[in-house]
Parts: sequence; C-alpha cells; structure tokens
Amino acid sequence: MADYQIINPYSGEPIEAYEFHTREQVAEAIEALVAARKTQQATPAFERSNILLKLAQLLLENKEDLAQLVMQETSKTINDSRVEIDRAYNTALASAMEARSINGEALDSDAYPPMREKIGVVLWKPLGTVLCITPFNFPINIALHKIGPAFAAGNTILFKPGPQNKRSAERLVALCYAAGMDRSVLKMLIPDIDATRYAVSHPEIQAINFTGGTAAANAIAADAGYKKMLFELGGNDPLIVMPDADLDAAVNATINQRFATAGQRCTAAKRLFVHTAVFDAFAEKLVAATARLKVGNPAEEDTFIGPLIHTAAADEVEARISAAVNAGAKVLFGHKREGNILWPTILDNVADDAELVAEETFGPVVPLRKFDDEAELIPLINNSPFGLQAGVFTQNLALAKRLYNQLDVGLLAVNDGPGFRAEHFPFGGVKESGVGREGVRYAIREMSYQKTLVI
Ligand SMILES: NC(=O)c1ccc[n+]([C@@H]2O[C@H](COP(=O)([O-])OP(=O)(O)OC[C@H]3O[C@@H](n4cnc5c(N)ncnc54)[C@H](O)[C@@H]3O)[C@@H](O)[C@H]2O)c1
Ligand SMILES: O=CCS(=O)(=O)O
Repeated sequence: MADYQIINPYSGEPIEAYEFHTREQVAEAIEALVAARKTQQATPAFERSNILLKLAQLLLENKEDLAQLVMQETSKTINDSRVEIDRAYNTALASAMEARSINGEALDSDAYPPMREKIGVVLWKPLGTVLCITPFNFPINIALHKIGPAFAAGNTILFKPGPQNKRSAERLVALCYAAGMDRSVLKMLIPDIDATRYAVSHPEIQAINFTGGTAAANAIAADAGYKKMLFELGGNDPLIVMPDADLDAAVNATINQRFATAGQRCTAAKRLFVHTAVFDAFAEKLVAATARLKVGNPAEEDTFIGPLIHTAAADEVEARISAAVNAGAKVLFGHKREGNILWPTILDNVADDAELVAEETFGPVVPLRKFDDEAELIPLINNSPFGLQAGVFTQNLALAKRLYNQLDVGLLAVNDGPGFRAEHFPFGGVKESGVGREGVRYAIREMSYQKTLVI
C-alpha cells in the first residue's frame, strides 16, 4: 500500500497514491544542493532576476492549469485558486525586482574613536542551502514566497510541500526549471516526518523557512539546533468594527476574509469585535450578505465556499461550533454540514474561553463579540497566544494609531481586515504567530547574512 493517498476533499475521489522519499534520498539531495552552491555563485544577480522574471511570465501563461490543480487537491474554489496564482505572479515579479537590488551599505570607522580611517563595506551573502516547508492552503503562493527570495538571494533550495500538494508543487518546480533555474539548485522532496526531521537537523541546511502550524513549528525548532529560522505560523486575527465604521465595507471584508478559502487562512478574520452601538445593524447586514453566498462544488464559477481540506478538519471545526452552541452561543446563520462542507456560520454570545475563539479555528465561522470601549478591547485581543494581523473599521485615525501602538500584531489594517496582504510588504507575526518576516525583500534578508569588507 502507498504511503500517501491524495484525496479530492470535495468528491472524496482518490487523485494519486505515492511513496514518501526516504532518508537516503534526502541525504543525496542535500549533498547535491551543497555542490550546487558553486552554480549559484556563478549565476550573477541580473541572471537570477531574469530567471525569476521568466518564472513570473510562465505562472501567468499557466494560470488556469495551476488553478485547476490547486482546486482539485485543496478544493479551494476555482476563483480563490485563480486569485492565488495572480498573487504568485506578483511574488515572482517582486523576487525578480529585488534580486537586482540586494544592496548593502558603507560605514565610516571613524564615527567612534580611535581614528583608523577605514571603510566598512557591508554586503548580503546567501546562507547556503535553505529548507522550505509549506502548508496545504496556498500551495503555490506560499511556496513562491520561499523559493523566489531564497533563489534571488543566491541559495540552493530543498522544497518540501504539504503531502496533499504533490501535483501542484511538481508543476511549480517544472516551471522553475523551464524558467532557467538549474535543476541542481532546486530540489523537491516529500519525505515522511522522520526523514523530514533528518533534513531539518542536517548540518548542511543553514536555514529553515517554514509555514504551518504551531505543533510542527515546535518540533522543527527542537530538531533544528543552530539554524536560522523563518517561521510563519497560525493566527487568531481580530477584525474590529467601531461605531463610526462603514458597515457595508466591514461586512464585505468579513465575507472575503473569513469565508473565502473556507476560512482556512492564517490571516482570516477569525474573531469579530463589534461595538455595541452598531452590533445589531452589522449582524443583520452580515447575515443577509452571507445568505447570498453560494456553497458547494468548488469547480463551479459562482461558488464562494467549498469544503475543508479533509474530514478530520471539518470534524474539528464542527465540534468547536457545537461546543460553543451547547455552552450558550446563539446561531445567527449556518451551523450545517454536508460531507466536508461546513456552511458559513455566524454566532453571537460565544464565551471568551470557548475553544472556537481561544484557539485558531480553521473554518468558515464568524464569532461576533460585542464590546463597549477601547480599554476592554485591547486585553481581549492581546490575551491570545497568537499575534499575526488585525483590522479595524473606523474614521478615527487617532484611535487607529492607539490600536497600532497597543495591539501585539505584525500589521494593523485600517478600513480593511486582518487578511490584507501585499506580497512585497513585510509579513509575519509576534508571539506564537512566528519569527522573522516574509515579504520578498525581507525574506531575502532572512535567508542571507551580512558580510563586511574593511578597507
Ligand atoms: N502565517 C502564515 O503565513 C501561514 C500561512 C498559511 C498557513 N499557516 C498555518 O498553517 C496551518 C495549516 O496548514 P497545515 O495544516 O498544512 O500545517 P502543518 O503544520 O500541519 O503542516 C505544514 C507543513 O509542515 C510539515 N510538517 C508537519 N510536521 C512536521 C515536523 N515535525 N517536522 C517538519 N515538518 C513537518 C507538513 O508535512 C507540511 O508540509 C495553520 O496553523 C495556519 O495558520 C500560516
Ligand atoms: O494562510 C495565509 C497566507 S496569506 O493568504 O495571508 O498570504
């Protein structure tokens, strides 16, 4: 029997069965990637940039095929899948642009005594070989956020996608090769956990660029030893609606940033804090807009919400909703299931310590939480172990600045939701949401070191 079976989350049909790569194959690949550092050293920045530019073009040319692959293996709707490829194009393009401008700085030694009349020239150099580990939910764009900057910086790359994403990942790697990346500098393997742990702890891996959940991150951190780590982890991101908010815009952001991708997004609006003064009006508009969403087959053009990634994920989210309801939460919409599909669900009166809101819930459910003043809001949000992004709808810039200063997050979006992301902006969280920053220029630095020449 094969080690892994890719199942279509919507139809339940098997897509492909395969064997995981072994420890020996991991060792061989790393040895080859170490040798290939010479190839990268001989590839100047302008050439790396041109390859990434070509990759961006190829992503656009192959957009529909890639979107279909993502849709089949994740059951993200076809439109969400297309949006992901558009984003990946931007990520590749930004990687191409940044590859040409990895500039350092010059320092004057005589800023401090004694006088030595030296100049320090500081440049960024590649770390060597980077292990990139990605999750199931954005298999192309998250992979691009790792491969693009790692390649731009001049590293060789071992790419380990989520097991469900073998086919889209293979296609992405084929496009990287077609764009001109030497086969020796980028290798993709899907080993089992034991062989992945071997790669994580391997002394010739200089950095681990990981996106995924806390449990895997803890295991990687324990295995890695002295390696650079860029971790993009979970979130329990708040969207705040103030009394002066544009309620229609806030509803729109909630729909797009909580129900798209069936809520399986790190930066999804997972907790809604709505001021008492506008709570009823907001809830009414949100329920009405949610009732218009089409739920079902992700292949149909107008479907907005498809299934969760697998039955265990749907079971977990459904159980959290049921537990919250049994403890007194009121269902304003949804709470219905069919196969792996969970209907978009809106709840009121969820207890602050319910698992549904205290943990990261990866599904299409909006818990609405009333609040009366700012002072009450900050600890409610900061009490989470996560701190990824936040959004606030308000016309009050002074309030927005106070929230920016007080919330433990990596980004606060004003008049937008926590799901805001521009691929070239710094991206990452604080606390258990991660370490380091993605966003192409910042990721390049995470996967480089500063080397100084004194003359
Ligand atoms: N902050 C971000 O940028 C971001 C983006 C997307 C997803 N996520 C997070 O990812 C999670 C969902 O994705 P998932 O279910 O695929 O995550 P996951 O942690 O289960 O898996 C992520 C990857 O890690 C691998 N992995 C698992 N255990 C490992 C171990 N012990 N050692 C090495 N690798 C291991 C998996 O095979 C997979 O490739 C959520 O928590 C979500 O918030 C974060
Ligand atoms: O899962 C989150 C990745 S992103 O869409 O916020 O980049």
